[in-house]
Amino acid sequence: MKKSIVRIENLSHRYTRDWAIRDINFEIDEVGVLGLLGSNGAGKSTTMNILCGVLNQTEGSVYIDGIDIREEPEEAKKRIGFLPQHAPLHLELTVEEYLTYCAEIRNVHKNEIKNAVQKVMEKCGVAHFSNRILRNLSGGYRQRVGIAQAIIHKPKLVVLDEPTNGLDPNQILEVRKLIREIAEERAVIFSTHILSEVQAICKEVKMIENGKMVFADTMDAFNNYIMPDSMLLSMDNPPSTAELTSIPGITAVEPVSAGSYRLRFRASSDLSKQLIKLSVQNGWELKEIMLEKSSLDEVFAQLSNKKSR
Ligand SMILES: Nc1ncnc2c1ncn2[C@@H]1O[C@H](COP(=O)(O)OP(=O)(O)OP(=O)(O)O)[C@@H](O)[C@H]1O
Repeated sequence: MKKSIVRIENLSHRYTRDWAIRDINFEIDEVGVLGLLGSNGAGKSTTMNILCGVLNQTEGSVYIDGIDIREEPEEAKKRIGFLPQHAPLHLELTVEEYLTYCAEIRNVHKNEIKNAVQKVMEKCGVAHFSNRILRNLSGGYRQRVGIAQAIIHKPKLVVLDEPTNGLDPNQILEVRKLIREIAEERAVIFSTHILSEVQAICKEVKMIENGKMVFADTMDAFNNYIMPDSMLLSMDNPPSTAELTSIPGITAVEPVSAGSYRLRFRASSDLSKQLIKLSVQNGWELKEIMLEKSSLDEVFAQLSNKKSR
């Protein structure tokens, strides 16, 4: 049976009157990347800050490696590395100085600090910048240093709050690769409001909307959820609506304009090939087939109206 490094039970928090998160429950496996997806203001940072012991929850419990973070915060925090949304970098220090400082405050043994800093700089691809002042690093490299400080004490759990925010496309790819590597030997949870981000990195996804968990399953299940279930079909010599409706797999046919229809179909059916064949056989003179995917906004909206699984 898989072991969990994090268990969150009935977690709720309110800053003022309204609930920022409400009744969140989940567990995280010991190894691998979990994506926490949600639009702006959904409650991702609130959840992560509580998970890392930075914020005290209003209700509910968080266990890290079986330890209640509220009852034994020091013990629990030893097992966590955290990169908050705004990385806590000391911009006047060099990369090496900063990571040495982080190793000290994370209680890395005095004799091991030099080695730990060197290793983490290599792992995060910043060793060649060891003497560079943080202020003079690009956003992508600063973020690597932010990730380095989160893993310097070899935590079992690494929490990254929107780690690719504000990076350019190349930097994003590099940081994603780094996250995948880090997750080979520990649990990583990272938040984002960008769907492609979780699709690129994660096997598991949890989605929060309006402070509630609206989806918790594998990435494959999520992808199935957003699979196209409609297509636009344009023909010069179209058949009747009744003929289209009678094709197995098609659930509805809506005329869009002359010769164009929107076909709704069951997600499992492979309809395109079949329609091309039928068009040739029956002389429909097919001009265009276009699959329509739900936009992420639609998925958010659909899931927001669903209850947590
Ligand atoms: N310090 C605070 N005081 C009052 N309300 C807050 C505070 N921090 C967050 N909130 C509110 O709590 C809700 C959840 O915010 P949170 O920052 O957790 O969302 P998020 O998913 O991380 O969004 P983003 O991606 O924009 O950071 C929002 O309605 C937000 O306005």
